[in-house]
Amino acid sequence: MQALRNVGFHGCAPKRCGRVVMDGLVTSKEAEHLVELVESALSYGGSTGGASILDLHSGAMSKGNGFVNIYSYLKKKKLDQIFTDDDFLLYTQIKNRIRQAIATEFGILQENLYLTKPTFFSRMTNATAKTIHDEYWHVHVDKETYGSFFYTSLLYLTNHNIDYTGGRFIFNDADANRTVEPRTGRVSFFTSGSENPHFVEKVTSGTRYAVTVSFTCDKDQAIRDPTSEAFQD
Ligand SMILES: O=C(O)CCC(=O)C(=O)O
Ligand SMILES: [Fe+2]
Repeated sequence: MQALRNVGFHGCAPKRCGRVVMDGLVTSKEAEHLVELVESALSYGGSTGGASILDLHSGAMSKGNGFVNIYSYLKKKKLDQIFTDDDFLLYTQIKNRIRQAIATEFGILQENLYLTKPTFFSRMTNATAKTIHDEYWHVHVDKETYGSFFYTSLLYLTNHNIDYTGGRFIFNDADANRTVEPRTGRVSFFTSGSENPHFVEKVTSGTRYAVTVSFTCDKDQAIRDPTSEAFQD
């Protein structure tokens, strides 16, 4: 593991390698609430192809073959904003639980872990890809793809083999592929460097919902928790 890349970020380098899968951090009810939130947003957009995202922080939401800002989109259409303070609060509470779990598992201080961008909801289906953004099945390293990530966490909102088929998460190790089976409320987290290349298997039927919640040790890359201020001027 390349823990050394975290040198300079005191108290944030992992004390040990690890990939952790946890059940019980997030309840099914909370996961359902988040599915409703993302579904209500994507009812105003959604990708034409198989992968849609919603980023509560930047407002970025897939629409057609591109992206819009959901906050300004709703405002322009003179529609009510759809997220409540409770939605934002739930998101932040869950983020804090995951951050605590990462800190404990990797032997670091949670004060040194900051939410970073992008952090987003995803919806994946077997619709034919229309743009590169729909192609979620490519092997990648999050730190290379997203820059600021030190720790990646994934919260699954629906169940593999119940709500959809395919769509498992796969670590692409040199000697073998290692699989995480998405289940409602399950959280998986790992360091974001080249020790953890991964991809999502193609969804073959149904709809897969997940949230990518990313953390950095670099205070300069920290983002604030999303609030309803996002849709005020
Ligand atoms: O949804 C998943 O299981 C993985 C998503 C992913 O690899 C990412 O957002 O970088
Ligand atoms: Fe990833």
